Amino acid sequence: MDDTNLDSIILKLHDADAVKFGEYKLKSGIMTPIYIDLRVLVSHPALMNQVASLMYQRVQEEGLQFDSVCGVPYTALPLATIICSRHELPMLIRRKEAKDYGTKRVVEGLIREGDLCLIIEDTVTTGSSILETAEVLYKEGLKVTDAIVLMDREQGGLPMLASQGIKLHPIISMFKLLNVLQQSCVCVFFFFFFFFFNAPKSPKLTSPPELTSLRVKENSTEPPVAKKPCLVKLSYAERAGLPNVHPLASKLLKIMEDKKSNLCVSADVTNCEELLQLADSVGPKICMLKTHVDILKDYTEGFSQKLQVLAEKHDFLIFEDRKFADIGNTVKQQYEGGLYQISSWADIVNAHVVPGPGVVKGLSSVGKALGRGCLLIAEMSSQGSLATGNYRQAAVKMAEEDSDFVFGFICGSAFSMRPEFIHMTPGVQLEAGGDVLGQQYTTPEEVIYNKGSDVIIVGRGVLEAADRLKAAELYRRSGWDAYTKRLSPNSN
Ligand SMILES: O=c1ccn([C@@H]2O[C@H](COP(=O)(O)O)[C@@H](O)[C@H]2O)c(=O)[nH]1
Repeated sequence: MDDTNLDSIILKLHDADAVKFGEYKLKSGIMTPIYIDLRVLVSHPALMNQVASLMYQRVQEEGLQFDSVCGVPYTALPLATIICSRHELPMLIRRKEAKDYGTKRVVEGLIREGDLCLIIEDTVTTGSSILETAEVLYKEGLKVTDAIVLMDREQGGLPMLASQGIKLHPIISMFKLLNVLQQSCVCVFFFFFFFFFNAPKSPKLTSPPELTSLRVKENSTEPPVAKKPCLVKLSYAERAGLPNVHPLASKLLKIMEDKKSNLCVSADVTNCEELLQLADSVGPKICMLKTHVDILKDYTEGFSQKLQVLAEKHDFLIFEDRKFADIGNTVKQQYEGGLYQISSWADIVNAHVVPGPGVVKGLSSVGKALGRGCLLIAEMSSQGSLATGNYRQAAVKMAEEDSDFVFGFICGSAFSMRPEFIHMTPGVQLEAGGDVLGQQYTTPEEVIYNKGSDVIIVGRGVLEAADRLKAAELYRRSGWDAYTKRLSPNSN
């Protein structure tokens, strides 16, 4: 299926008000912040035709064989009608209430015992409506093995129907819908994901979700960038407890909350003793220490062991900023072998996405079993960086595909809608500016509060200060204040 076509239909559904945000009760009793109302399609015939085409396209792609088609009443009835009329397929109509006069039939149309009927549905939550229709058809002697649905809310419908012998073929998942809307809209809060994916079966939504859906005008030349309101509204502690969070991300988020620090110091010094002294001194102020092990002129295995002891003592994670960027087989060897044996001591490494998913697979084949994690470089702080636009999207896709190993991004601002991913930003100093080699600096307030990132990575801001410990404390406080401001109910 053509993704652009699907994306454009999702946006049209949104414009037609078929995607509603608020507090709604579903047929199942589940409260939801997102309601899909495809009844509105009858007022948008062109869109209705497009949706019907999309559904039929899916029927063909799946090579489904059937003798008749039945739409689940009522919303899917016109869709089934369009499909059947266009492709001259026999249709059945299921009555919701049996007539108490005349034929008293509950299913209209030609029924032949043993015929296979394809079900068409507009939206699936638990799958109970499809099952009800299937049961009526079974009683008429028909068979049902497949159902095509436009929107799958991903709340258990697919496995439930599969357990009853019905294969569901969803066209748009809730995740896809929100992803497309997020890319097109100014903001769909991470918050939503928290409610939607982490409390899907909760019968009661305790607090209404916030949403700022300020759609960028169709012809606007402005990129759909998150404005100030689009910030992570969940605390680090809440995110640490999310069900899908990577264990290392959870550990980091807990450290951040406990130490009130979203500061990672970049220990870009060239001898081991200085690095260890730095780690011991700023250790209480940081959540993470970043290294470039290949700039150390006197590296020994003993050094990495001592660094691990300090990480334990001060409760911080070690991030080796190795920026792997080769084929899977090579990065695997670079990660576990060579002089540095990075996988044996670094909790976290990072990788460029330019080689494609193989780079993550190679690293993961070593690091996953060791409980390590990886960050993907979605953007860079250097002037003229080519990591822009679709590049960032490619990083998101790769991260989502290997989220048992990848748990975040190196980036300039938050963009992933999944609160379990952590965004980390280098190029941070107390004053915006840059260096002569193209580094660009942004302030902690800008990075954490305005851009929604989670961790500030600071090198020379600390290293070149007369008092490194004092500087680290300044950055810690600045980053933490920006975070608490972002969480405050008055912040927009
Ligand atoms: O886009 C990126 C990716 C990584 N870095 C690294 O962060 C530190 C920044 O050091 P400063 O002294 O604060 O400029 C450094 O180790 C880089 O390799 C980055 O700057 N930008």
